[in-house]
Amino acid sequence: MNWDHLELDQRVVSAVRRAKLKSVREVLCFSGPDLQRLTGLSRSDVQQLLTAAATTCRRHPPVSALLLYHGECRRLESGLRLGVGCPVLNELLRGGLPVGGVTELSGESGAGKTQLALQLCLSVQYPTEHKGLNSGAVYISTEDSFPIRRLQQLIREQSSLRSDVPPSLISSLQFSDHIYIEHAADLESLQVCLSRRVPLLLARGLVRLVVVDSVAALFRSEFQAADWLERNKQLIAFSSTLHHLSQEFTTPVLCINQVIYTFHSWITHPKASARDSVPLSSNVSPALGLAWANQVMVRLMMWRLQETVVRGDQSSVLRKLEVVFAPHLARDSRDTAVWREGVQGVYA
Ligand SMILES: Nc1ncnc2c1ncn2[C@@H]1O[C@H](COP(=O)(O)OP(=O)(O)OP(=O)(O)O)[C@@H](O)[C@H]1O
Repeated sequence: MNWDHLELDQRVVSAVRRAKLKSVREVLCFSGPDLQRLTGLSRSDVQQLLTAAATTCRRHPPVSALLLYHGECRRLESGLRLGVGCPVLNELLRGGLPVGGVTELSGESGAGKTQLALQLCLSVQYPTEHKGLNSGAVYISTEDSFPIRRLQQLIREQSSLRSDVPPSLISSLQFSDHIYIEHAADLESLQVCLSRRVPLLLARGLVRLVVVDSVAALFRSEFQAADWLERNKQLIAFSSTLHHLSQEFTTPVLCINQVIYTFHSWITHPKASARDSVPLSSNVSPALGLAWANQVMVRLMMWRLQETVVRGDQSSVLRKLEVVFAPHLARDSRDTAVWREGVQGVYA
């Protein structure tokens, strides 16, 4: 679909071309004021542009939207899921992560996102009757070193976590041989990894789960605030690569994201310095904004709560795993805890 499909003044079309906006769909990724800045058009011209773009997209749904509403929905209904390794959390997710689409898991530091991602790298290796996908996982680490010791501990503890699986099956699985660890310290190496090595692993059937831990790290570190346009373009290119991989290989993709805090109001004693101010209330939301959120099919969040739960000789900070949005799930949550053997829902 190009600009000729839009009923617009030639002047507006020329301004859009000068701004190097490549597709009608891309227009809808920007707010009105952003488009005004980009194109130099007036508010009413931009309004006209946005209305025309939205009308055209409704008449000619893009391939990804068609896939979402037909391909992905069919897959969602077909029920093929990757279980997370816990019945309580599987029930929350109606079986687990969908196999066609990008799932985002966001939350504050220490919430347990990496723990759940590691658990999925093991759970994918079980046969489908045990809610796995009978294959391995590729774990792309963009920030910290890969938590290999914790992974080994989770492997040792599998028989405690997966009491639903015969112990003989658990001991026959060579979990660590089927986890491919990739490090991508910058966007260029991430792109190389996603366009060359990951498709190869998927095509050979060696993996059926892609984890990116984390998306926010690279996009935050490589772009200054003024580079928002370039950042959004790269974000959309990155998420479309993930979508294609997920669709082509019927593979769940899990992206870990951080959160940002917005403080609404501050209390400051008249004689205190600015550093002594304390936030009165704060809002937590996933990093990377709308440009990224629009590309995600399922958004999950993990929260750290104030309480502690005890089980046998172990204690854990109580957490909550929440479904923020998903086409097939209601907004809901379950209390969870991180134990030696992994992440599990906590029965009320
Ligand atoms: N062996 C273990 N036994 C029990 N709990 C553990 C174990 N290892 C880690 N944890 C729990 O998991 C928490 C760390 O979780 P995780 O690394 O998944 O955080 P995260 O959400 O990925 O944070 P970040 O964004 O900083 O990477 C620890 O604070 C601890 O509570």
